[in-house]
Amino acid sequence: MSKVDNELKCAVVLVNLGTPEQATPSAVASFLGRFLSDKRVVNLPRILWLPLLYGLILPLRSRRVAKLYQQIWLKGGSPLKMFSEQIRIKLAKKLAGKYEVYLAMTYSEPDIPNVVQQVLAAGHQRILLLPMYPQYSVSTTAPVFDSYTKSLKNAYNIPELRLVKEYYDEPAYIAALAHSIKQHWELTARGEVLLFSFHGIPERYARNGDPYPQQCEDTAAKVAALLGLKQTQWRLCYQSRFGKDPWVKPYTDQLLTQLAEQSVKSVDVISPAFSVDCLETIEEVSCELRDVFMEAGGEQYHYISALNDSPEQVDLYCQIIEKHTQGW
Ligand SMILES: C=CC1=C(C)c2cc3[nH]c(cc4nc(cc5[nH]c(cc1n2)c(C)c5CCC(=O)O)C(CCC(=O)O)=C4C)c(C)c3C=C
Ligand SMILES: [Fe+2]
Ligand SMILES: [Fe+2]
Repeated sequence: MSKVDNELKCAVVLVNLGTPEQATPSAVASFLGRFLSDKRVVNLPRILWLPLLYGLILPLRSRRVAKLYQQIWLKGGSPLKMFSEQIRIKLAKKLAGKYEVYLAMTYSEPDIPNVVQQVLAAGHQRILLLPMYPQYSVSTTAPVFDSYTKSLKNAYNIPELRLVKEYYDEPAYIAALAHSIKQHWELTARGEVLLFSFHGIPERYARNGDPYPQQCEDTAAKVAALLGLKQTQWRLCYQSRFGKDPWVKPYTDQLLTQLAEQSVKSVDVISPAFSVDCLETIEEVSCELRDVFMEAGGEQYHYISALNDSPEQVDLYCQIIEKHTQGW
């Protein structure tokens, strides 16, 4: 390798989904409009979907969902953005002098095209794109790649790219989840069943080749094995259904009801698809789904938080970065 090659500057770009700028109906509508109009996320014919989205879904849903965001909003903004930024800051500190660390969002600011422009302006010629999704899905990781390539459409000299497609089976990720569960069990009474509740996707996406459900199964089985759990002590399920199509099953709400009806009184719930806590975990998993379990006869429901900016998560990302930048 020549001296010049050795001196190529490398940027790490963390990418998360995006989130509203404010907990208001108009800010929520603007975020949901960007997100749900992406064909990778909702792949219905545009001529049918866009009038429905802009004419009916956004006006109704934004008002309702803004109220939910208001309940989880932090002083500095949306939890998803705050936790993601904390991870960026901690990584930047750890990797100072070696890599510069940026944070981009697929469907809100700072968006991928803006961050890529910043990265180029800073003279980086190597980019490690690190979507903060442990499991690959056509609806999350693929749009990161789309937006990245689109943002360089007019560039004459494109930087070298590496993409972390997934890290669902990375030993440090499995160990971090197991550690977080064990830590929870040291602090509170252990539930009879541990639920791995992943964000769902439409069944059709899985049939068309999205490997997401297999990767979720692999993550959950590996964590359960590391914890030494028997088959009866853990279950996998999917939450956050959207729309009328069937989504991958079992659905978390239905499974919680079934468990309660089978006289399971206590559960611990973890959501390993979310690298950081957000609306879907703080409101849906830890509140809405708790109500489902309690109303069906459950007595103790504990949500185990996402890895967020814990030392285990920061170490995990450091290891992923080291692994994927070898030879750079
Ligand atoms: C067709 C719709 C959706 C698919 C497919 C989907 C996949 C998917 N999403 C995440 C992660 C997150 N989703 C979040 C919110 C959210 N997701 C959808 C719809 C789909 N998601 C909607 C409509 C919303 C907004 C809330 C609502 O209106 O109900 C979030 C949280 C964002 C935040 O601001 O906190 C995350 C994170 C994954 C991992 C995934 C597929 C694997
Ligand atoms: Fe989602
Ligand atoms: Fe618990």
